[in-house]
Amino acid sequence: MHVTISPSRVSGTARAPPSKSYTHRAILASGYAEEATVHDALWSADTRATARAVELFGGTVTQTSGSTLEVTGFDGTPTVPANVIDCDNSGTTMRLVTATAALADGTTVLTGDSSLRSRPQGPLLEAISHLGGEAFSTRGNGQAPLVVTGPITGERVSIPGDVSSQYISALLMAGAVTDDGLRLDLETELKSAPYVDVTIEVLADFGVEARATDDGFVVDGSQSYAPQSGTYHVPGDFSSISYLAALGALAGDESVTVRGAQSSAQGDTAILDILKAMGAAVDWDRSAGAVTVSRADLEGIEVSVEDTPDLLPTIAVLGAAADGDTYITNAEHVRFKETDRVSAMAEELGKMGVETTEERDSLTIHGSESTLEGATVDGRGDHRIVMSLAVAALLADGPTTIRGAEHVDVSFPGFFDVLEGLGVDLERIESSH
Ligand SMILES: O=C(O)C1=C[C@@H](OP(=O)(O)O)[C@@H](O)[C@H](O)C1
Ligand SMILES: C=C(OP(=O)(O)O)C(=O)O
Repeated sequence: MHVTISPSRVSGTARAPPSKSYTHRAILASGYAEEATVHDALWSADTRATARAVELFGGTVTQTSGSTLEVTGFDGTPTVPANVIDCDNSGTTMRLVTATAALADGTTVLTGDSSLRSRPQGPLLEAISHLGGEAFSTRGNGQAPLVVTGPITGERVSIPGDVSSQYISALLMAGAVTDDGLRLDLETELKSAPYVDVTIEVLADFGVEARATDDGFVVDGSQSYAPQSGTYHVPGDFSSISYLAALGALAGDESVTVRGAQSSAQGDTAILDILKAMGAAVDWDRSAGAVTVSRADLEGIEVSVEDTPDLLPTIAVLGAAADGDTYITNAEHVRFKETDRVSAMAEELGKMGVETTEERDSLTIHGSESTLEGATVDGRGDHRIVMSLAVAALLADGPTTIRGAEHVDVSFPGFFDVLEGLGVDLERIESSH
């Protein structure tokens, strides 16, 4: 599907979708448990991939209403899957589930779409091999397809922290049901650190303790997963909120209010401070879980995305509309996502008349030297590129067509309906590719 968006003003209230990161963990933690009910779950392309994996390990995941999932788990002991696990486009699924596979007494094969088969898995495979399992990439390049044979037995392993925090989340989740637990020593500084906090928070809600140490993280073994009173509630997704908040700051007629903005460990709540630093008026009523953002003239700032890689596309669009330069630093790990998002944003915004300077670990957006022109842009098969370009399109001087817009299904299935509800003038064009 392509979507053509005409410049529009927006106002009103929208509901944020549930957090993708929390939903993945809640589904898998329920899989590690005997059973659990997950409320307010995100049912999207990526979280369905985690649900399929839980089923292949011997559990069941049943959607009993739009956002309620009843899960029967494999109770700490995954069976050897009867089929290849297709993680589709989801890095979180592949990393979390690779570590689950390392607990099974046999061999699991994991694959994904062409984007996922180009993303780095080597450090996790090496960790599993070091812990007494066998794990390799069929092409020997650290990328899926992956073949993992368990069970792991070791207790201590070192791992880099600057490629993906998901390796650490994965090993902590699996480590809790090993006999002796796992101690993870970081070989480098940790990027995307708040996502490990999200993992530790979900584990705690399932009665499992994991903690930071001076050198990394540790989880004791022989623990059991069970959420309090058998249920778990997923908070709203702040990465998704970032697009709606940006809409309010850039194209708000009066203001945009986003509901479902509960407090949680998500690092991407930083979008609110970033908007404020750029000059927007932002009000976050935490008890109501509502964020209100009003339109303002924005100023460029310097911002590190070390902890918040998924915000880079949103910040790049804010920078395109701001006065002065927006300097996005510590961005190297943003190149290892569904696409190389540093290059993708530079190139796609470039088609709309935005001037940028790209370096290995930074992206500078020259807002003052940029105009936003209507253009045909490519969503790059990447949900965040599509959603951020949709925000940019509202400010352009004519219609913008985003190709491959259906990829929003990965994290925000109703994205274009929500935009229409806020007043965006858009047209969906079905296409075969
Ligand atoms: O654990 C998670 O839920 C995620 C961790 C981050 O990835 P990295 O840790 O690979 O940077 C983030 O980019 C991704 O969207 C979700
Ligand atoms: C990178 C992302 O997810 P994943 O790593 O799960 O593919 C994302 O949602 O931006």
